[in-house]
Parts: sequence; C-alpha cells; structure tokens
Amino acid sequence: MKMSEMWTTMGSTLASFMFLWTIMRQYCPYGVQRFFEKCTHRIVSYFSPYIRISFHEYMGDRLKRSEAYAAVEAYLSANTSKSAKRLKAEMGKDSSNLVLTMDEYERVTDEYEGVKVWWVSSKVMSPTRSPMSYYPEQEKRFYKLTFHNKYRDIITESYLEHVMREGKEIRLRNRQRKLYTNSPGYKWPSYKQTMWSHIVFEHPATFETMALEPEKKKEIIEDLVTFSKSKDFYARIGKAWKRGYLLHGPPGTGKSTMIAAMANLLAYDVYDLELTAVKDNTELRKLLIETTSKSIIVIEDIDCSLDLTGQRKKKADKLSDEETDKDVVGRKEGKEEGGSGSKVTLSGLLNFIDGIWSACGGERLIVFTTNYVEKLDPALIRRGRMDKHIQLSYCTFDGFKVLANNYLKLETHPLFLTIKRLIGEANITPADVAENLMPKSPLDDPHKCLSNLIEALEEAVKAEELEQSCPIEHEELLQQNGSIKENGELPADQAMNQCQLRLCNGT
Ligand SMILES: Nc1ncnc2c1ncn2[C@@H]1O[C@H](COP(=O)(O)OP(=O)(O)OP(=O)(O)O)[C@@H](O)[C@H]1O
Repeated sequence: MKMSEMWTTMGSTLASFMFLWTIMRQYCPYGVQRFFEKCTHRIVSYFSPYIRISFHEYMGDRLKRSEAYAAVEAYLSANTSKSAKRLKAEMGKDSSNLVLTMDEYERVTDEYEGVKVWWVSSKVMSPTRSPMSYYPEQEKRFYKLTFHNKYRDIITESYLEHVMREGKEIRLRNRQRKLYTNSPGYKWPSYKQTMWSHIVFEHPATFETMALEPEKKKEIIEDLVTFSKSKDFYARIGKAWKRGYLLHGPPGTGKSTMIAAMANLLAYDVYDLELTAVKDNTELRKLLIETTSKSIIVIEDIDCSLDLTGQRKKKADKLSDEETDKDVVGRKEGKEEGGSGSKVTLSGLLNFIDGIWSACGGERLIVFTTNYVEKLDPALIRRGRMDKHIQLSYCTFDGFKVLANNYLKLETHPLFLTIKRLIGEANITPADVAENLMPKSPLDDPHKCLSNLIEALEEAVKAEELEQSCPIEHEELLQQNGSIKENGELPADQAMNQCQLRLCNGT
C-alpha cells in the first residue's frame, strides 16, 4: 500500500470514529457513555505504568468540603503557582493581596526526593442535581496526582503526608481568623446549622504593644508557645490538649487586650461565650461541641455570669448535677434574678471545662476574666482547670514606656523622670495612661500629652493620699455617690469634696 493511501485510510477511519463518538455523545444515554469511558480507562490503565490518585472537592452529599482537597489546593497554590501557565486569582485574607491558584485543566510538575509527579486540576459536570444541593448544577472539581508505579511506596507513604502537612500549615497561615459569639436573645432559625455567629477577627493588639512588665510578658508568651507545640506531650501524658487561663485585675488593666494578643500570637479563632445567653447545660455542651480547634473560648466577667459568690461550702468538684441544677445561675449584674433565663450550673460549667466533650478537637484555650477573683468558687479556678492565673494590675513605669512608644513614638523624654516618680505612687490603669497619652488635637505634641498624664497622675496620687488619711469609709462613700468610676474609685476632686464635707460635718 502506498503512503498516500495509508494516510487516506487512517484519515477516514479517524473521521468515522469521531463521527460515531459525536453521535454517541449526543444520543447515547449518560449511563452508557459512562460505561464506555470506564472501560476505556480500565484498558488504558491496565497497560499504563502510571498510577493516579484523585482528590475530590466534595464527597457524598456535598455538604462538607474535603479537607484533603483543600490541603492539596493550598499546597499547589504555594508550590506550583510559579510554574503553572494558567492561574486563577482570588482576593487574599485581608483583601489587599491576590492569591494565585492553578486554573482548571492546568497541569504542573512537582518533585519530591528526586521523584517527579504531575498534578492536574480538573472538573466534571454531573447531569443530575442532588435535592440536598443548593448549587445550580453539580460541578465536581478534583485534583489528579499521577506518578510512576515504581515510586508507589515513597508517594503513598511520605509524599502525600508531606503535601497534607504543608497544605494544612499554609491554610492555617492564610486563613481569615474569626470572632464568634452566641448572641444573647437571638433565636437560631431551625435551618441554621450553627449556634455561633461570627465576624472577621481583626484586633491589632499584640504582646509587643501591651503595657506589661517584660518578664511577665516573656513568661506568658513562652507558656502559650509551649502549649501550642505540645500536642505529643499532651497525648503522652493522657491529658486533653487544652489549657485554662484566668485573667484577673481591675477594669482597664488589659484583660480583653491580652486575649486579643493571645489570639494574634497563636493565630487562633476567638469564641466569646456569653454565658447569660445560654439556656442550660445542654445548650452549653452543644456550643462547646461546635467550637473548632486552634481557638480561645472566652467567658468574660465570669463572676457576673455565674452565681459563685461564696455561699457554696462544698467542693464543687463533688457536686452532682441534681444538686447544682437547683442553683440559679447566669445573672449579669443589674439583671433581675432569673431575668436572663439561663439555667447553666456550676457543674455544667465544670463539665464544659474538663468534661469528656471538652477533650474533642483539642488545641483550645479556655480563658476566664474577672475583676473580683476572690468572689469565685475555688473549685472553678483550681490548677488543672484554670492552669495559669495572670494578675493584671495598675500601670508600672515599664508599662508606661511601652505605651509612650506606642502612642507618641517616644523612648525617652525629660518628663519621664517625673512620671517614673509619680506612677510608683499612683494607682492608675494602663487604660487611663493610654487615654492621657492620646493627642486630643492636632496641636498636641508629645510634651503636651506627657504633661496631661502628669496632671492625671498627680490627681491620682492626691486621691490615694486622701483615701489613706481621711477616716471616712471609702466603700460607703462610693455607694452614696452616683458618679463613681467604673473601677470603684472616686475621681480625686469629688473624693476631696466629699471628704471635706464630712470633716466639716464632723461625721
Ligand atoms: N496592659 C495594657 N496594654 C496596652 N493597652 C492597654 C492595657 N490595658 C488597657 N489598655 C488599653 O485600655 C483599653 C481597655 O482595656 P481592656 O478592655 O483590655 O481592659 P479590661 O481589663 O479588659 O477591662 P474590663 O475589666 O473593664 O473589661 C484597651 O482598649 C487598651 O487600649
């Protein structure tokens, strides 16, 4: 047969094949098409020395995105975006940078310990639509990994583990962190799957910007970092991977700020649990189950949320549910008894902290804050539950220097000496120092801001001296005066007037 005849025969065979294929695709039922495709694949893979592994975006009913797919996506986006020729661009977590990932049907090569592998991103359209799905049509995306059969062991035993580990780390680094809350009084619609609502967590606080003694700061950071790296240690000693922190101190000393700094340091989500909005222990447990790992569960002002004001003589550990369920709890200050309708009990809360459900998921911090640590039931805050107690107190000179640097970009100034002397004598919170350092007008220079602070410090010292020298009962005075400060202190000038009045009256 001549060459030209051979080409003609091959051309017409190919044309007939294409024609038949088109007819088949158009008229053949989908099931038959799939059957032919499967047969062809089987024949090809029987003779091929290559192995393929698929990672599908959704498994089963499409309700949950596959973790493996997400990890592969992150891994490929970081490792192959330089070699891929067609890329997809999406906004990154802070909407300021673009994240590039492989576009559909793109193929890239990766190398691991000298072994070459190929990744292809692909998708298939499913003609049927699941009644459970809210997607307009079933678009099934997947990544396909191809490698030579002789590297089967190395790929399945170590390369895939490497991809998953790196992918998860990249996802964690790039994820948008969230601040969750169980809004009080909010009725969750039955279709809503979660009891938490969330917003993006973007608090700028860090340990560097916190006014705290350097040694204390270092100790807390080390404790947190050690905890976050101790997965194996906790597993070895048979303890759930979680840690309790109790932050206590007067208002404005930085308890909430420290929680934000902790979350930023460890890149954790924050669950702000409003205990008074929780109906009962069952609901508390449900909320706990929904929290994810790498998170901080916060209960602020725990003394106001639970009635733990010292009537309890028994060790709370030993209390049974029957006993404690009778206790009315969940009362915020100012609310009428039972007004919040919460029936969370101490035993419910203890179960929340160290019951069997709290171990699920792991890598969680539970943080309680209070202004009155002495009011809390010792059982609630004993070591093992609240492992680390951190007292936040009035501003020291070290704390002031951090704030001066934050607010005024000052490391030193002639007025620092006066401030150092006064701050040792006055009880002033970091919040008050920060407020005084804040420029109040565009004309306020650092000197003016420091002078404002000196004035405030002198006033605080005066109030301090007054409190010590004046025989009136400070508490009583505060109760009588409607304009007391939130932290229970009277502004110096008012205290002076009250004191003088009393002295004049001879009371
Ligand atoms: N230690 C601190 N370092 C830096 N800033 C602080 C510190 N403490 C307080 N501040 C400033 O004061 C403001 C109030 O502080 P924060 O809400 O953290 O205090 P708190 O102890 O949680 O008060 P409360 O008990 O009333 O909730 C913060 O926004 C922050 O600007």
